[in-house]
Amino acid sequence: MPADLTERLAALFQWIDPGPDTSHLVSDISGWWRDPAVLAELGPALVAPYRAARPTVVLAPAVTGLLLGPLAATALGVGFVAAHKPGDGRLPAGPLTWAQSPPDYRGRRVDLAVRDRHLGPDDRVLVVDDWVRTGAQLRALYDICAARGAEVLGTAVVAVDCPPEVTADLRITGLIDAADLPS
Ligand SMILES: O=P(O)(O)OC[C@H]1O[C@H](OP(=O)(O)OP(=O)(O)O)[C@H](O)[C@@H]1O
Repeated sequence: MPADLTERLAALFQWIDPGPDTSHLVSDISGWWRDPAVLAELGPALVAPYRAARPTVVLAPAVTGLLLGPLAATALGVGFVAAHKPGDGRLPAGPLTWAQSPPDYRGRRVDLAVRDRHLGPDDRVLVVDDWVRTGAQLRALYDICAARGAEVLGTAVVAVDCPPEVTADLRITGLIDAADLPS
């Protein structure tokens, strides 16, 4: 992890109290996008561990992945594929491959879908996301890649917040350990 970038990610992160109707704080990562130097460095930093493996495509889930994925893809000079969630009202038309996640960090089984024409057996896939807690949504993406015959090289996230066995199992790399974010 680049030490300077890691320090700035921590400095720009906040926990927000959403108000009296909610009992828990929510993470606010919007400072990462607002800082021009961090925004410019995120893509190259995310993909650095995977360059040698020559990914052919970056795959990332809605919603935050739709921001980070293209940053990573641009850094690699490859294309980007979105994984859609029907719950967001943006279900694409055309042939799709679906997978449902195990319960994620909110206990949700999330349905994810990828356009068939954008992922195939010749692809070496780098998955990108902002945060990993249980790895549930990543597992659904890996299932979609397997169904399409595509090879998953691993996942690059900004914040790693999952057990080490999940990190190892899903081949996850990160830019900051969530334990190093301000509490
Ligand atoms: O490790 P997991 O338990 O699977 O949780 C991590 C996922 O949850 C969050 O997405 P969310 O569905 O909240 O969507 P968002 O990008 O709109 O925040 C986050 O962006 C990851 O995609």
